[in-house]
Amino acid sequence: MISFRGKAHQFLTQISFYRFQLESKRLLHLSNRLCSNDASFRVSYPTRAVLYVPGSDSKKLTKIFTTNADCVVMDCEDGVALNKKAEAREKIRNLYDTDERVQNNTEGKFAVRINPAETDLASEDIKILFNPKSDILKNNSINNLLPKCIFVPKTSTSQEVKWLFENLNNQLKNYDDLIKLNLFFYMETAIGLINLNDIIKTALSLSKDKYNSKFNLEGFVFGSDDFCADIEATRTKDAFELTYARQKLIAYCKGYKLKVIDMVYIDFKDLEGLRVQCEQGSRMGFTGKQVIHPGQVDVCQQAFTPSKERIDWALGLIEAFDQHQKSGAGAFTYKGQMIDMPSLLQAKNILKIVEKVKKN
Ligand SMILES: CC(C)(COP(=O)(O)OP(=O)(O)OC[C@H]1O[C@@H](n2cnc3c(N)ncnc32)[C@H](O)[C@@H]1OP(=O)(O)O)[C@@H](O)C(=O)NCCC(=O)NCCSC(=O)C[C@H](O)C(=O)O
Ligand SMILES: [Mg+2]
Repeated sequence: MISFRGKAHQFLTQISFYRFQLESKRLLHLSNRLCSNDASFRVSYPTRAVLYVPGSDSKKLTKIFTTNADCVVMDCEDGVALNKKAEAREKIRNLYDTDERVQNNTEGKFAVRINPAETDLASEDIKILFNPKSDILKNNSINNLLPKCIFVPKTSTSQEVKWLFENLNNQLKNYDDLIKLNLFFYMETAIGLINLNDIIKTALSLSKDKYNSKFNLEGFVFGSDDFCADIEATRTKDAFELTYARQKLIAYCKGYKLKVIDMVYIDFKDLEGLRVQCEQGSRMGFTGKQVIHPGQVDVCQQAFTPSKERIDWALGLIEAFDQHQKSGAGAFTYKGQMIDMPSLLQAKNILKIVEKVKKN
C-alpha cells in the first residue's frame, strides 16, 4: 500500500518527467535551428565501433549482418593467415557479387582491409576485390559491386599513398561512373608517426588535384599493437606507453577534420577493462575504437555516444549562449562554470555525435 506521501512523490516525479520531455524537445528544436546553418556542422556516418572479421572465416563472415557495429572491416591483412589470403579475397569478392545487403550499403558500413601498400599482397587484393565478374556487372551498377571503403594498414610514407592511388586508379579506370572510395590509413609504425603530416597532405592533395576527388581520406586508425612492436614497447593496461602517439594522431586528424579510430583492446573477455579504455579514448578525442569480437560492440558504442546528461548540458548551454549573445554577454555563468565561445563549440561537438548516431 502506497502512502499519501509516496503517491505525491510519484505524481511529482511523473510531472517532472513530462516537463523534462517538453524541455528536451524545445531545446532540440533550438539546437537544430542553431546548427543547421553552421558550415562546421558537417555530419558523416558514425564509426564508434569498428569490428574486424577475418575474411577467410566463412562462419564469422555471416555475423556481419547480425552485428550492430557501425562499421565492419572484412580483413585480408593480419587477421588472415598467409596461406589463406587468396581464400579471404575470394570470399569477400563473393559477398559483393551476391549479397544485396552489402551491395546496397552506400557509405562505410561494410569495408575491407587490404594488405600494406607497395606489397604484392596488396596488388593482388586490389586486383581481385575491385574486379566484379563480368556477367554480374552486366545487370548491376558498378557502384553496388565495389567496396565503398578500404582500410590501408602500416602506411608509413607518402610514397605508399602515391602507390596506392595509382594502383586503385589503374584498376578502376574502366568504370566511368564510379563514385567516391572512402579510405582509412593506419598509423602503426614509428616512421609513420614521424611522416604523418606528409602522408595526410599527400593523400588530400593527390585526391583532389590528380584524381578528381575519387578518393576520399576519411580518417586514420591507430594500430597500437604493431606500433608497440615497432617501438619495442611493452603493452600495459592503462596504455601509458602510447600516450604521445595517440595524442599526436588525434591532433593531426582533427587538424585536417578527419576521423580517428583508437586502439584495439585484445583482452576481449574483460568488458570492464574495455569500458575504461573506451571512455579514456572518447575523452581524448577519438571518434571510435577498433573491436575484434562482437561482444565488445555495445560497450564501445555506449562509451562513444554522449550520455543523456552530456546532451542536456549541451542543449541547455546552447540556449543560454544564444540568450547571452543577444543581451551582449560573450562570457557568462552556466551551472557554476564560466562559459564562452569554446564551450559552445564543445557543446556543438556533442550534438554532432548525436546527429551521426541518429543518421545510422
Ligand atoms: C579473438 C577471436 C579469435 C575469438 O574467436 P572465438 O574463439 O570464435 O570467440 P567466441 O567463441 O567467443 O565467439 C563467439 C561467437 O562470435 C563469433 N565471432 C567471434 N569473433 C568474431 C568476429 N570478429 N567477427 C564475427 N564473428 C565473431 C564466433 O564465430 C562465435 O560464433 P558462434 O559459434 O556462432 O556463436 C575472434 O574474435 C577473432 O578472430 N577476432 C578478430 C581478430 C582479428 O581480426 N584480428 C586482426 C584485427 S586487430 C588489428 O589488426 C590490430 C591493429 O592492426 C594493430 O596493429 O593494433
Ligand atoms: Mg596492425
